[in-house]
Parts: sequence; C-alpha cells; structure tokens
Amino acid sequence: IFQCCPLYPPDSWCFCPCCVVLGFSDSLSGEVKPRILLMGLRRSGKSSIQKVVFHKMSPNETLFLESTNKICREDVSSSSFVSFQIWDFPGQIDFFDPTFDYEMIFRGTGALIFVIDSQDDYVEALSRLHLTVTRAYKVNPDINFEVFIHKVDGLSDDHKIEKQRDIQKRASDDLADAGLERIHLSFYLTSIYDHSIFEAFSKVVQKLIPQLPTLENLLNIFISNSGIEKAFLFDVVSKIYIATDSSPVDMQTYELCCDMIDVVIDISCIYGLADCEAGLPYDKESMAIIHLNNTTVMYLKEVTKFLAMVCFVRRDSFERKGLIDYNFHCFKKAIQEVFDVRVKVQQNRKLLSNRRWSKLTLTNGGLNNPH
Ligand SMILES: Nc1nc2c(ncn2[C@@H]2O[C@H](COP(=O)(O)OP(=O)(O)OP(=O)(O)O)[C@@H](O)[C@H]2O)c(=O)[nH]1
Repeated sequence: IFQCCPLYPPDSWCFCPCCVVLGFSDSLSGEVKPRILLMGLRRSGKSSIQKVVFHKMSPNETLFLESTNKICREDVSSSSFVSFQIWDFPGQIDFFDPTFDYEMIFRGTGALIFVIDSQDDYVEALSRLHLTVTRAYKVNPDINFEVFIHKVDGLSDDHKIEKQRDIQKRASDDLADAGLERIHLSFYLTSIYDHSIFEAFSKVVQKLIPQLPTLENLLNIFISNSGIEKAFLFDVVSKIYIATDSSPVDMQTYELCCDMIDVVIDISCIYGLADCEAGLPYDKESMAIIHLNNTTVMYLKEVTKFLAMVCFVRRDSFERKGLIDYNFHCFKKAIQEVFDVRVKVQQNRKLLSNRRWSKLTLTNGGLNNPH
C-alpha cells in the first residue's frame, strides 16, 4: 500500500519519484492539480456525467456505457484556470478492502461529488454517502462535499424540490446524529439531458479556483464600466463557466451562453479554419454578436486560447461598442497578469519540492528506498 512521503504535510503535493510514477502529482509542470472524485452507487450516472461534460458524448449514447470496474483517472487541463483530475470510481467501493488506500486518495482531493440516482430508492445511497463523507472528512477536512441529486429529468418541478428537501434533511440528520454537523454538504439537482449538469459542475470547479475572487472582481469592474448587464467567463471546451460577476445567475441566461458557444464553434468548424481537425476552431479572431428579440445583445470574445467572455448588453449600451472593446482589452491584460502570478507560484512550488526531495535523497543516501 502506497503512502506519501512523511516529509510532506498530509494534504500537500508530493513530487517524489513514487508519486510521480503513480501519477498522483504533475512534477514536470510543477502544477498542483486538484482532484475531483466521482462516487456513488452503481448505475447512478457517474461515467455518463464525465462523458457528457468532458467528452461531448450525447446523452442518449450513455445508455450503452459499460459499468466501470476500476478507478478511471482523467486529466482535464483545457485552460489556464480549469485544470484538474477527475477520478471516476466503480459503484461499490469497499472501504474495508486493504488494497484500497482511501487515505491516500482523499488526501489529495479537492472535491468529492457523490451522485444519487433520484429515480431509484435512495436509502442505500444515503447510507453510502454518510460512510464516504465521514471517512473522507477524517482524512481531509478541506474537501468540498458536493451531492448531485441526479437524473431529475423524469421528475416534475414540485417533485424535484420535494426530493431535494428530503435527501438534504436525511443526510444532515445522519451527520448530526454522528456529531458531525460541521461537515457541509452542497446539493444540486442535475441531469445530463439539460444544462443543469454543466451548471452544477461549473460551481464545483469554481470552488477549486483560488483566483476566483480576483476574477469576479475583474468582471464586476468590467461590467460596471461598460454598461454590461451580465458577463461570464467560459471554458469553451467543457462549457463550464469559471467565473461571473456578482449579480445572480439564472438558468436561461446560462443556457443561452452555452448555445452561443455551440453556434460559434459549429460555424467556425464548418466554414472557418481549413484544418479544423488539428484542434479547436477557436482563436484570437473568434468573436460573435447575436441580437436577441428583446433589445438584448449577446457579445462573445476570445480571452485566452481556451477561455471566452460572453456578455449580455442592452442594445442602447451596445452602441458604445468602442468603450466595451477598450475595457475588454484592459480586462484581458489583467487576466494575463493573474495567470502570470499563478505560473510563478507553481514554479516556486516546484523548486521548493525539488529542493526538499534532493535533501531527502541526500539524507537517505540515495533513491533506493524513497519511502
Ligand atoms: N434519465 C437519465 N438517465 C441517466 C442520466 N445520467 C445517466 N443516466 C443513465 O444511467 C445509466 C447508468 O449510467 P452510468 O454512467 O453507466 O452509471 P455509473 O454510475 O457510471 O455506473 P457504474 O460504472 O456501474 O458505477 C445509463 O443508462 C445512463 O444513460 C440522467 O441524467 N438522466
């Protein structure tokens, strides 16, 4: 059973050869990738969520997915800010199995998504949720616990709310009975058949972006100086929004943004770059303006190779497009600065780890027995 270096605090990232070989750490870039775990009972929809959000699989195709029988790990590093690993677990994990080193797994985890099938009886799922959360919390109290009440497409609106209330109450009661009311669970109603799964994933990912307050602040300054109603910063590939200004988000607005990104990518793919297959048909020149029939204009502009800004502007404010473009230019520069700081922090962290590691090998007299 693999244990991380004793030299490192339990929740830090280890860059020693063992961890690197096993792939728990990205030593080459020095980047700390938060881990997102997808857990839940068999057939609750874990793999479908991953395939639909990150592989553009159509929801109907998930009907033919085979059951996962080992942990599947995937790197998601499409943009400078959205960079993490997703671990899809098979339905039944046995915490008492000695070959399953759950301590090591939970130690490097940023978020644990527990998927509950709302169309099924959820008594067993709730007891599994309780067991998983309490175990994980003991190892790493900093994990964000996210509960997806999934497959809600078959339920009426009233029924959805009722289910959420019931599940939320039972889960909190279980924690309170165990004296663990300090554990916070966040609940989301999700389905792969609409945008709810993308919205929920956006919120999970946002919690893992340390620069989020800075990004939100920049967006607030940008919209207030440009006469914009609402602005989102989107990861174009996954359609996860990584930040928005502080005004509330409504589902319809979010759906419109997703549709706009689809239109831009599809049109660019068909009529744009000749070698579209070489990569995403999205570059510095990418932009789109859509006039809605309610005096609102949607404006999309490229921010970085993988990020796009989508704004909602009133038609009269859009007459000052020059001002919006100038402010956007300043916003883009500021984002670049935030990114530069992040790169520097990562480089310093890597340097520190390398130094610690060479110290350790010197003390041990070689690499033969790193642990
Ligand atoms: N109606 C509905 N069905 C869904 C949804 N998400 C997944 N499913 C279906 O649920 C079934 C199981 O999905 P999987 O993704 O294989 O479930 P899993 O949790 O990965 O299963 P294991 O690998 O066995 O642990 C598939 O037939 C999916 O089509 C959803 O949002 N709504």
